[in-house]
Parts: sequence; structure tokens; C-alpha cells
Amino acid sequence: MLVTSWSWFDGGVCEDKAKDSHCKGGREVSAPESSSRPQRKSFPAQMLRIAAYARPYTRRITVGVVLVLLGTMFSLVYPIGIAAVVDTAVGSGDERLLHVFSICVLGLFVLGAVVGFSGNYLLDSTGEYLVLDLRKKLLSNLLKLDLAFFHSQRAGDLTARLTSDTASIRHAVTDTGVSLLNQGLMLVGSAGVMVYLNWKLALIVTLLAPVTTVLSRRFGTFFQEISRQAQLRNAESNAIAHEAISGIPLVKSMSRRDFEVAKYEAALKALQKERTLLVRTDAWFRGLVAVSTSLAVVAIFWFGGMQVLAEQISAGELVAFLFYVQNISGCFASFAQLYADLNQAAGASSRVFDLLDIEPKISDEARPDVASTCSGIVEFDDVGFGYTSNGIKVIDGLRMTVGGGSVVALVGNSGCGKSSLLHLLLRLYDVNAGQIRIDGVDIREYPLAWLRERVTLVSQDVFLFSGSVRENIRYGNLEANDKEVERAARFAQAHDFVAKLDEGYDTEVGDRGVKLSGGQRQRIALARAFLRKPKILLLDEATSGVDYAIENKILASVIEWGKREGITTIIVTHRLNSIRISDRVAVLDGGRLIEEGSYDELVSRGGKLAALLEAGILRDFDEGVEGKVAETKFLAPSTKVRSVKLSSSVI
Ligand SMILES: Nc1ncnc2c1ncn2[C@@H]1O[C@H](COP(=O)(O)OP(=O)(O)OP(=O)(O)O)[C@@H](O)[C@H]1O
Repeated sequence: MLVTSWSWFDGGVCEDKAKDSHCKGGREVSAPESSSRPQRKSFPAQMLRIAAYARPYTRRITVGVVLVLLGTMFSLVYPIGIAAVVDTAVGSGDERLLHVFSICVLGLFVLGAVVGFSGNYLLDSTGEYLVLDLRKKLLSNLLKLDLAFFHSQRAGDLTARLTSDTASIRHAVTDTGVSLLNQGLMLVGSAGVMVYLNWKLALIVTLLAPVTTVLSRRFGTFFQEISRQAQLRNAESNAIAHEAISGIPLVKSMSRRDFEVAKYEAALKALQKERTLLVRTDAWFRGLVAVSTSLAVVAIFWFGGMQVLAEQISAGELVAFLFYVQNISGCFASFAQLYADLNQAAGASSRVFDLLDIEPKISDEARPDVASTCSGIVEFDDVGFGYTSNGIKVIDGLRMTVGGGSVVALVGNSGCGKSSLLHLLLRLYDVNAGQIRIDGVDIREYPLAWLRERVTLVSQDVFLFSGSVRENIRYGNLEANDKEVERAARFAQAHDFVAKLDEGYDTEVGDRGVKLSGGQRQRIALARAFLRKPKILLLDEATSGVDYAIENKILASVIEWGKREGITTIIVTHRLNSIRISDRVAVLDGGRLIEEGSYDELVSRGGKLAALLEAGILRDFDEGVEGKVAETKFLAPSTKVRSVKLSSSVI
């Protein structure tokens, strides 16, 4: 469903605040909530959800469970074999029988181990598949979320959820889940055999159950909370390290190594505090369980010994019984650990599922009859937008039409909303009021993929992936062949410098493209955008890092290409060469369009554009900068687009 306006546009919501600086013109902007937040789920609900991810692997899991079950059954039988050795072979003094029985017990043991190992292997490896699915889904969901969501998150925290939190879940599902199954079967089986052998002795062992249950309940909630806190602290310390590493040029140039290390150390200390608490709680829990199980062993040894002396049971039976008690106390001891692990996984899974449950606010509910062609007419119709809930409007009732295939320069003071307007056109954010239309249709009615195939943005802050130049350019069109990549690079004036790199287009650009200069990175980003062949091209100071001669060549190519293919181009710029080649200039102030016309018209009008020129906000290149010849063509007052010397390479 489309939301065409926000509450602040519904007449007079803000009348009583009209004098408030955050409430210009009696209207108040609500915050564009990044995404809807999920409700916290209970522990069993989370475990069930993890289990749901195992559904595709039902067959593997079934076979694994059956094998584990068989392995446990073998382990349950061999104490009876030992009892037989003690009572029959040792008791009768028959050495041959002792050999045969011992070999049988060994056989049972080995068989049990092989079968159990195979089952554990199947279940463990399924856990690996499961966590792969979970991570894939998590990243896919993350990348679906709105830009605003990422602005409120730290990258290090998000990667911690993808890595260490999902690893905790994998541990819970594979190691913990498999152990739980093993130990559960062992407990039930051993208890069953014990009742069968001697119910009075078995009764003593059942006294363990309530003790462990009470302990588990007491410690469980506490465990879960501390685990969650520890994971939060872990994510925080990750985020600090992540930021220090990605901001390494700044850290070095400001000599802030000690400062960053101190920040990291403080975060690590907070983490260590939680981890210590966790370890201490865990040690107490396991210690108390161990004491209660030892008491049971001693009680059985004493009570069973009395029965042997009274000849009510055989020595072999007592030995077998002690094996089973050992099994059971082992089960209780590992339940303590498993319980701690499960609680840790519950903490991790709540952080993972929180992310999985967030829904993007920017909807992708497109009109089914959307046209495949696009003539690139853009209309901003009374557009209003603000980033925050404090009522500050970044775009305020803006109306503007950009003709299909035309070139418009968007100018204004820093912070007047130029970049924000481009982001709205690409639907990185949705307008709070009014409409943006392409070819007369509200952009919210187009499928997002349709829109973003036709509208391409190149901004000043270029992001390159670590990988080759070719891979970075091809990111614009994954189907493009090497020739097309090269043609786009020529078009963006990148080919010459790329050809001089050690390995040409196969040269690795380094993390975020650190091995290239700012201007080179911008040209790669431009080539990437050109390769997309958009219908609407948005250039946000996209050539600010390249020299004048090259910038003019790029602009000339863009203009020629735009005219030939009917591409609408909006250029956010402070440079006069870009402004002069544009068909129209739109001047923004305080999020409003205050002037529009040709460069010459606006200069002679003596309004805001003239003031920006006067203040030096819009300027030419400094004298002596390379490319002066090309510059003069653009600087002539009434230069026509046609007079621009065209680049030889066109897409
Ligand atoms: N993600 C954001 N969250 C909150 N406020 C933002 C965000 N991005 C921009 N702003 C604010 O919105 C206003 C307009 O920013 P915008 O980047 O659109 O300005 P601009 O005209 O492009 O500026 P410049 O010429 O300096 O690039 C500024 O006041 C800025 O602080």
C-alpha cells in the first residue's frame, strides 16, 4: 500500500508549534523509521525456529539420530557384558570364558563407537549446512533493509551477528544438540536398565533429578541474560576494532593508535567482566551438579555393597550398576554444560532473529502494469522529507520537473538537500510527503529493481570492492563482456590509466580501492555507472576528484551520450563547467527550489545563483590547472552544449 503523505502534512498538526524552529511553516516532519522492530521471542520459540531451519535435512537427521540411538544402545549393553564377565567368567575361574567374554565386550564397545561416530558425523555436518543457510538468509535480509537502518548500526556489530552469533547457534545445534540426544538416550536407557536390575538402587539415583532441575531453573535465566550481555560486549569490541581498521588512514594521520587501543581495551574489559561472571556461574552450576551426583554414587556404593554382603545381588550386578550410575552422573554433568550452551545460543539466536525479523519500510509493492520503456521525465511534486523525528525538514515542499533527456544542474549551499533529493529519486529513502514521478507514475509504484535499473547514482564518496578493476566496473552490469567494460572505462576517461596499471583491468584495487587515487576511483565508479546504461543518471559531485581537462571530457561524453540516448542527467555540483553545460540550473535553498532557468538567465537575474557565484560557492577551476583549453570552451558565457568537443569514445 502506498503512503502518499505523512501526518505532518495532514493540515495543522503542528499549529501550536508554528514558532518552533523544528516546525517550519506549521508542519512537522515525522522520522522515517528505518525498519519495523520485532518482538523478543521466548527461549523455546527460538529453539523451534532454529529447528525449522533443519527441515530440508530431515533425511540426514533421521539417519543420524537412528545411528546415534544404536550407538547409545551398544553403550547401554556393555555394562551387562561386564557383569557377565565378573559373575560367570571370573566367578567360575574359567579363563577361556574370560577371554571370549572380554572379546565380546570389546566388540560391543567398538561397534557402539563406530555407529555412534557415524551418527554424530551426520548430525554435525548437517549443523554446518544449517548455519550456512542461516548466514545466507541473514545477509540477504540485511541487504534488503533500508539505508536508514544501517545509519543506526555499527558495521562491526552486524558482522558479529553474522559470524560469532551464528557460530554459537551452530555450536548449539551440532555439538549441543547431538550431545543432548546422546546424553538423553543414555540417561533414559541407563535408568531403564537400572530399574530392571534393581529398582531400590535405581530409586536413589532418581533423587538426582529434582536437585538438577532446581539448579537448572535457578541458574538458567541468569545464564541467558549474562550470555546476551557478553555477546553485546563482544559485538561492541568487534565494532571498535573494525572501525579502527577501516579508519586506519585517519588513525595514523592523527596519531590515535593509543587512543584506539585504549577504547578497545575498555570494551574488552567490559566483555571480560561478563565472561568472568559467565564462567563463575557456570563453574558453580557444574560444581553443585557434580557434588549431588557424587553423593548419589557414594550412596549406591554403600547401599549396593550392603546388598552384596546380604547376598541379595551379585558383585557383577553391583559393578554393572556402578557403570550405569557413572553414565547417569556423566549425563547430569554434561546437561549442566549443555544447558549453559543452549542459553548462550538463545542469547545469540535472539540477536540473529532480531535481524531476520526486521522488515524494510521501503516497500516493493509495484503496480503490475508498469511500462518497460522509460522516457526519463522526472517530477518532484510538493516533496517533503526529513531524516529524524525532531521535525527538521531537509526537503520542504519542493516542486520541479526535469524533462526527459535533459541535463539539470542542482546547486545550492552545503546542506541544502541536494544529495538527499537524489537519494529520494533512487528510493534509498521514501518521501514523507508529496510524490516523485517518473513518466507520470509515482516511483513507489515501480518495482524497486525496475527503478534502480533505470536510475543510477554516482556519488562523491566512491566505494570500490576489493577485487580487480574489471570486477569493479562489471558490478554495474554483471552480463557485460570485456569489450563493454573497456568501452565504459574509455567513456569515463579511465582506460588510459587502467592500461598503465601492472595488470591492466586485472589489477587488484585493494580494500575499498586504496591502491587507486581518489580521481581514479571516481572514474572507475563512473565507468561502472555508464555500463548500466541508465535512463536517468545522477551525478553527485561525481567528478570532484578528477582534473579539469579530464572532467570536461567526461562531461562532454555524458552530454553527447545523453542527447543521443535521451538520458536524463541531474548533476549536483559546485563547478561552473558542469553548470554551464546543463540545459537548466535548479537552485535549492533550505530544501526548497528557489530559482530555475538557464545559467545565463539566472546570472542576469541577480538572485541566489548570482549570490552563490559572488560568495565563491560556485566556482571555476583555479588558474593554471591542467586542461585550460577545454575549460575556456565551457567558460564562455553562452556556450551551447553542441559546441563541446565530443569525446571519441561513446557507449
Ligand atoms: N543520513 C542522514 N541522517 C540524518 N541527517 C542527514 C543524513 N544525511 C544528510 N542529513 C542532513 O540532511 C541535510 C541535507 O544533506 P544533503 O547531504 O542532502 O546536503 P547537500 O546539499 O547535498 O550538501 P553538500 O553540498 O554539502 O553535499 C543536512 O543538514 C545533513 O546534515
